[in-house]
Amino acid sequence: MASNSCIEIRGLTRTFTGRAKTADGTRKVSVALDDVALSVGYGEVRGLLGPNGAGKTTLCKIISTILLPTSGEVRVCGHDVVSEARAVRARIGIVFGGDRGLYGRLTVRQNLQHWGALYGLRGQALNTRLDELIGRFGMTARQHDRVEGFSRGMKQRVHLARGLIGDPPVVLLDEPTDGIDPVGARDFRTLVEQLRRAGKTILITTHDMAEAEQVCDQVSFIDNGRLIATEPPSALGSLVSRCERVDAWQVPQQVRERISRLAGVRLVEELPDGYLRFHADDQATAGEILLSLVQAGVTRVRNTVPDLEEVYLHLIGDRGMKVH
Ligand SMILES: Nc1ncnc2c1ncn2[C@@H]1O[C@H](COP(=O)(O)OP(=O)(O)OP(=O)(O)O)[C@@H](O)[C@H]1O
Repeated sequence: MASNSCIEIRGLTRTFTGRAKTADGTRKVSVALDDVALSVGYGEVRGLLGPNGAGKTTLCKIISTILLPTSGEVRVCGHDVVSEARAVRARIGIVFGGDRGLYGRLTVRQNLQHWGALYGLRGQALNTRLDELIGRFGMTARQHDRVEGFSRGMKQRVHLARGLIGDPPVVLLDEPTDGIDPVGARDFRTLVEQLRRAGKTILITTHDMAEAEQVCDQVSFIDNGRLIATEPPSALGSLVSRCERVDAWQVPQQVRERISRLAGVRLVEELPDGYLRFHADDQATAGEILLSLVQAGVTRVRNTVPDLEEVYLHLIGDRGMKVH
């Protein structure tokens, strides 16, 4: 498979066979990934967005050689994840969220020493790298504390340091800000920018739409193991063909009722900022709404494009969505 992409995936399927037998004596097979094709360019920050159980973690595990594909082909920097797993591992740093992958009874420094050694770092080179990462993630004062007593945000810093220890060209971030506070989330976005400037290729899995919108060059949507769309965040609005909106300020009640009765008006919503939002089925209806508002003397009107959250809802439905 010749490719100029950093991560190249073709026809990837992964199934899991359950232990329990069904009534006819066969074992239940669940499809976690179903014929997935995905290309991520060198230096790109790609978001992988999907609800719980969509297949995001399974995909990350296959890319990072933790899990074997059932069928299909996955290459990282040109290397096959099955036949050239060592070469792939040397080029990838993986950051999981939560408690996965950390040794609670070891200190921050010991955890990182362990992972650094796995990347082939030894002696002074390892110590220098540890000092650098521990300082960078603000853990100097706590480097000799056991990880098990850490808050979620602190654990996340250890995860990030761990993922970057080998200075890999490819970084996989699986739910990196899950459960961390807004300051931690902001620091995370700064970190992604630094990594981007350093030329890293980054794949971020998340069900947090705001995060994906802010840091990614492109966002791929996955649901039920299938990749359903890939777009830059700015173009996602065009995916939603039936999503015209008109926002208006201080709309008299009778005007609101008249517009609500128009055939193409689907929904009228009160926004937190005091505007009233009219959802129309098409441009012609949006035009009619605008005309009615102007004729009624309502002048504070805005025509907005849907954000990532609405696109996500439109594509996937409201399963597993995290709303801010
Ligand atoms: N080891 C396993 N054995 C059986 N089924 C599994 C296993 N790992 C994952 N699955 C199934 O594969 C599907 C995809 O799971 P996966 O963890 O990849 O989703 P996800 O998008 O990462 O979800 P989440 O956002 O909840 O982490 C789910 O239906 C899950 O139950």
